[in-house]
Amino acid sequence: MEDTICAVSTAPGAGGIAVIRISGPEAIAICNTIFVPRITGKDLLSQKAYTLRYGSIRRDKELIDDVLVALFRAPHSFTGEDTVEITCHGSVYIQQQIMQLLIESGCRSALPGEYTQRAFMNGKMDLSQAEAVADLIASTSAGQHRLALNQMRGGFSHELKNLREQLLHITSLMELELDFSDHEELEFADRSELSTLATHIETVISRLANSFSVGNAIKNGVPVAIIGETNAGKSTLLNVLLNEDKAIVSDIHGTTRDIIEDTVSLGGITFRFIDTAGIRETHDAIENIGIERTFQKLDQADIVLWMIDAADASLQIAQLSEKILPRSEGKQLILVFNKADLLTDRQFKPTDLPDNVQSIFISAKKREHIDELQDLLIQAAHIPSLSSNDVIVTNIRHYEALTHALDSIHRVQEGLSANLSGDFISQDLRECIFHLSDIVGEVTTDQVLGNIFERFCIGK
Ligand SMILES: Nc1nc2c(c(=O)[nH]1)N(C=O)[C@@H](CNc1ccc(C(=O)N[C@@H](CCC(=O)O)C(=O)O)cc1)CN2
Ligand SMILES: Nc1nc2c(ncn2[C@@H]2O[C@H](COP(=O)(O)OP(=O)(O)OP(=O)(O)O)[C@@H](O)[C@H]2O)c(=O)[nH]1
Ligand SMILES: [K+]
Ligand SMILES: [Mg+2]
Repeated sequence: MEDTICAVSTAPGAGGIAVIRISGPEAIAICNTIFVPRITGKDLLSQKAYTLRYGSIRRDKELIDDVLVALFRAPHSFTGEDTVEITCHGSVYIQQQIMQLLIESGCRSALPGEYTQRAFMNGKMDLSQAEAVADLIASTSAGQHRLALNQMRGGFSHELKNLREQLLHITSLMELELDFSDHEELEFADRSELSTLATHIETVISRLANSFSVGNAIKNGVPVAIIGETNAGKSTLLNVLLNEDKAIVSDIHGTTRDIIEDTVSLGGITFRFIDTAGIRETHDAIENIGIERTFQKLDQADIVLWMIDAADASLQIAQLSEKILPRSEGKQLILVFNKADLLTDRQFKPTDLPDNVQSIFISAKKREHIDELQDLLIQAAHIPSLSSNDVIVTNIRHYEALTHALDSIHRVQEGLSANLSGDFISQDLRECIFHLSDIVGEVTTDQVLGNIFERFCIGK
């Protein structure tokens, strides 16, 4: 028999009310031993599912708190088990007392993610949905929220189910043909029909795999590298964009050496701003390591903010163009002419720059034209507007499984066009199905499951 588990599901030490969740076969019986109903006779054993009961929690005769108790009966609960929720006052002392009473009466403290893991084990949701629960809790922007909610409600699962059904259909045709391989004239699986189906499946899997770059940008933030010469004002700009004194600013060249990054949401899009070490010739070994990292971050970024001291613009552009322009191909490059407050003549216009490069004059220190820079960033982020039923992959585990599935389906396509024997093709089809099944948790190892759920918070 499963253990009956208990945990405080609300944030520790915060709020006027706290919820303690108890789930498992003994949940109702155990809670019944510590709960005293307001009206005698109205104990938990007789309580209907989806109702609240008012009463108190007592240790022997001593009153601990006035509480409300909600009851769910298996299988109609989040976990699929009998579940009781005790809503008490938010005092940490009260919560500890109730937890202690529950444990003395036969519960055990829940592990991180154990409720969601049980929901998965009891078939309430598949693994991709369970993973979305953690994403939903962590979401801080409209985009993250939308994707996590879609996935939790089974958007991705539905798409994968369709794919697997189609793959199973082809596989069974293929394997039926193998069973009758003595009769060479029998070809149950029409090869051209199979290859049309395989093309369709390939299209869907590629679309899903390709959606990861958007999904990742939404979930982890669009990476924006802030680069340029020392003292251009990169760290000043980072602090302005984050609205926080995150990086040290000083008039000493080479102040920033390590990468400093954080996310902020602008116009519903999460941006990950990355402040870097200023680029200059130096003999300082540590600073040079920092500058190497600057170029790594430049390579990883989707958007590059090249900070230039406007008073020294021609020289700085001449000095760094060769290093920055080739590395920024395929990215959005924005030249940010900073310290415009010190400029008397703003007519300076850079020439000889590629067409896709935009430019803007700002004063990071005086916070001038920051709104316009933010608008440029939102445009440059190129996040396609998503409709509510678009399935977007945000999880690297899913992305990897899709990449493997794509490899398998490519082998199927090659096998079909090379007229390979059915048993080779059906093996690749089986592999493709295996990788898709991994996403929903049907063939997933305990170790992978453990890794996923241990990252959840306690009480979820
Ligand atoms: N108090 C409380 N609030 C909560 C949760 C919770 O566990 N407790 N949740 C925890 O994540 C979320 C809600 N998730 C839930 C999901 C399913 C069921 C449930 O009872 N499902 C039944 C009945 C479905 C129906 O009536 O259609 C079932 O699946 O059979 C309850 C909560 C968010 N808010
Ligand atoms: N007048 C003026 N000064 C600025 C502006 N932005 C930054 N500064 C000053 O320029 C100096 C360098 O700023 P930082 O933000 O440290 O420059 P950085 O590019 O991060 O420099 P490193 O980390 O050394 O590469 C500081 O004294 C800032 O106060 C601006 O818009 N106007
Ligand atoms: K500096
Ligand atoms: Mg700096």
